[in-house]
Amino acid sequence: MKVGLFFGSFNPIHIGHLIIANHFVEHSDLDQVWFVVTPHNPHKKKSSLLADIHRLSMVKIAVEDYPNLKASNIEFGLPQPNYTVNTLAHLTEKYPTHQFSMIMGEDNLNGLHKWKNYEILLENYSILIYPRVSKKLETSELISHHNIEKIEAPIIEISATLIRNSIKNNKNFKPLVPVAVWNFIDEMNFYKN
Ligand SMILES: Nc1ncnc2c1ncn2[C@@H]1O[C@H](COP(=O)(O)OP(=O)(O)OP(=O)(O)O)[C@@H](O)[C@H]1O
Ligand SMILES: O=C(O)c1ccc[n+]([C@@H]2O[C@H](COP(=O)([O-])O)[C@@H](O)[C@H]2O)c1
Repeated sequence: MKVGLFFGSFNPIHIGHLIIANHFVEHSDLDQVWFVVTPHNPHKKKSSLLADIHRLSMVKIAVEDYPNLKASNIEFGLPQPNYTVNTLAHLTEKYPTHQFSMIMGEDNLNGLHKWKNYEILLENYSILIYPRVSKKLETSELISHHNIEKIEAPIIEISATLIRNSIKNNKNFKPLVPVAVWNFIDEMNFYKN
C-alpha cells in the first residue's frame, strides 16, 4: 500500500489540510494519506500548543467520513522533539509492506536543509510537493532532486493561527474547519485565552 504522510502540529486541523490530503488520495497514486500529529516540532515552542491528545482528537473527528484519510499518533511514543527522519525509520520498520512518501508544501521545502539528516530523508523517501503562496520568491534547489515530485493541488491559504486568533477575538471561524471539529472546539472552549 502507498501511504502519503502529512506531518503537522494540527493546532487545530483545518479545511486547508483536508483539501490537500483529499486531493492526494483522489488525484495521485497514493492509497491513503495519514495525518501524523506531531507532539513537538523541533522548530516550534511546545508550550504554545494545545495538548497532543486534543489535537489528535480533532484530526480523528475531521477524517471520520474519509475512509482513505487516517489520523496517526505514531509520534506520541517516540522521543521529543520529533525529528521526521526518526519517525520515517520507525514507520518503515513497523509497516514493512507499506511504501511511505511525504507530502509537503513548497514553502516548507525552502527550510528542509535545516532538518535533521535531511539528506538521508531525501535519499530514502519520495517527497510530494504541493504549491503554496509564498512571500519568498526563490524556490529551493532541492526541487530538482530525483526524489522530489511537484503535484498540482488547490491553494487554500488559511492557517491554524488565523483560527486561533479568530477564537480569541470572538470572530466566527465556522467555514474554516469541519462542522464536527467546530462543535468540539466550541464544547471544549479551546483557544479562548
Ligand atoms: N492552508 C494550507 N494549505 C496547505 N498546507 C497547509 C495549509 N496550512 C498549513 N499547511 C501545511 O500543513 C502542515 C501542517 O500544518 P500546521 O499544523 O503547521 O498548520 P498551520 O495552519 O500552518 O499552523 P500554524 O498557523 O499554527 O503555524 C505544515 O506543513 C503546513 O505548512
Ligand atoms: O526533522 C526535523 O528536523 C524537523 C524540523 C522541523 C519540522 N519538522 C516536522 O515538520 C512537520 C510540520 O510541522 P508544523 O508544526 O509546521 O505543522 C512536523 O511533523 C515537524 O516535526 C521536522
